[in-house]
Amino acid sequence: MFMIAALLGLAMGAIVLLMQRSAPSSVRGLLETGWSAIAFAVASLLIALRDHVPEILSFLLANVMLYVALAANAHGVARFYHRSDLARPIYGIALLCSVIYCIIYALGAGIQGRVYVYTGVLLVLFGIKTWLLLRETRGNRGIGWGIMLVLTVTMMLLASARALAFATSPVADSVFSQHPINIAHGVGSMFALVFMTLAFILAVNERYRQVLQDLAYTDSLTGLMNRRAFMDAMAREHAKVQRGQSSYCVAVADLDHFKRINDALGHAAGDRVLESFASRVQACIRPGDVVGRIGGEEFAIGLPGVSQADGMQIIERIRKLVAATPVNWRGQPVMITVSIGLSRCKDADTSFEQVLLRADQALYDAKLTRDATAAK
Ligand SMILES: Nc1nc2c(ncn2[C@@H]2O[C@H](COP(=O)(O)OP(=O)(O)OP(=O)(O)O)[C@@H](O)[C@H]2O)c(=O)[nH]1
Repeated sequence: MFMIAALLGLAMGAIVLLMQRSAPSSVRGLLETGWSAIAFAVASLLIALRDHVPEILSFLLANVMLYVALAANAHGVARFYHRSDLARPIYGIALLCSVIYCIIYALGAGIQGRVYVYTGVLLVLFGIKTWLLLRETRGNRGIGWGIMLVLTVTMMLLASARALAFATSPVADSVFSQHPINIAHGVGSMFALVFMTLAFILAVNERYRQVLQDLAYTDSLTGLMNRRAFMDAMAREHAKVQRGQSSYCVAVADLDHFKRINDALGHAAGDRVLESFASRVQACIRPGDVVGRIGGEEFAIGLPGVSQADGMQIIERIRKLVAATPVNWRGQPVMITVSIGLSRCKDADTSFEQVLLRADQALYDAKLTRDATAAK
C-alpha cells in the first residue's frame, strides 16, 4: 500500500511540476505542491522498504521527508492564495519539529513522543492551510478548494484521533500497529496527500479559467472592461429595458488631440494619460455604472437608470474634472481635454448598438469644438 502511495505521489508531483513550466506567473504554488508530492512519495517509499533499509532511513528520514511534504504542501497553498510571506513560519515549524523528532529518536524515546511531534506539526501546518482556505471569498471557492478543505480537516482529525489512541491505548505500541485508528490514519494520510495534490490541480485549473476570462474581458492598460466585455454588459442592460425595467444612457468619450501627446512626449506618456483618464472617469460614476475602453483613446460609459438630463450632468462633471486636473508625467503637468457624446435608450431602439451609434454621432458633434459634450 505504501508503494502504491509512493507511485501515485511521484506521478502527481511530476504532473504538477510539468504544469508549473507553462503556468502564468499569476498562478503560484505549483512548484511547492509538486515537490511536496515528491517528498511525500519518498517518505512512503522509505516506509514501504522498512524491512530492507536501515531503521534510521525508514523512520528518521521518512518522517523528516513527511514534515517537508506537509510544509511544502501548506506553502504551496499559501503561495496560491498570495501569502508567500508565510514561508518562513511554515518551514520554521517543520524544521523545529524535525529537530525535536531527531532528538527524541536519538534519545530512544517511546513511540508516543514521536506521534505527538508528528501530530503537532500536522495540526499547526494544516491549521494554517485551513485558515488560508477559509479566508477565500465565496467567488473563489471552487470544487478544488472544497476537496482541499475536506481532506485537510480530515487529516487533522485522523492525526488527532491517532494521537489520542496512542495516549490511551496500550495496543498502539508501534506506528504500524493494527489498531483501527492507526490503520485509518495510515491509509487516510497516504491517499489524502495524493488526492490533495489532485484537488490542487483542480483549483489551479479553476484559476486558469479565471485568468483567461480576465484576459479576454479586461483592458490590460487601464484595468477597465474591454470592448467585448462592455458590449456584453450593455447588451444585458438593454435586455432589461426590453423586459420593462428602467432605461439607461450611454456615453462615448474620446480624448482630444491625443496623437499630439504621443508624438510630443512618447507612447509611455500617452499610456499614462489613458490610465489617469480611466481613473478619473471611475471617480465620477457610481458602482452600478459600467465603463470600458472600447478603442485606442475611446471610452464608453453605461449609466443604468439615468435620465438624459442626469446623464448630461455626469458627462459634464467628467469633462470639467479632466480639463481641470492635468496628468502628471515625470513631474510635468500634461493638460488634456475630452469630448463626450451621450444618448439615452428609447423605446424604438431594438439593440444596444443603435444607442451606441447615436452616442457616437453626439460625440462627432462635440468633437466639432472639442472639450465639449453633446447629446442625441
Ligand atoms: N499611447 C497610446 N496611444 C494609443 C493607444 N491606442 C491608440 N493610440 C493612439 O491614439 C492616437 C489617436 O489619434 P487620432 O485618432 O488622430 O485622435 P486624436 O489625436 O485624439 O484627435 P481627435 O480625436 O480628433 O481630437 C493615435 O496616435 C494612436 O496611435 C494606446 O494604447 N496607447
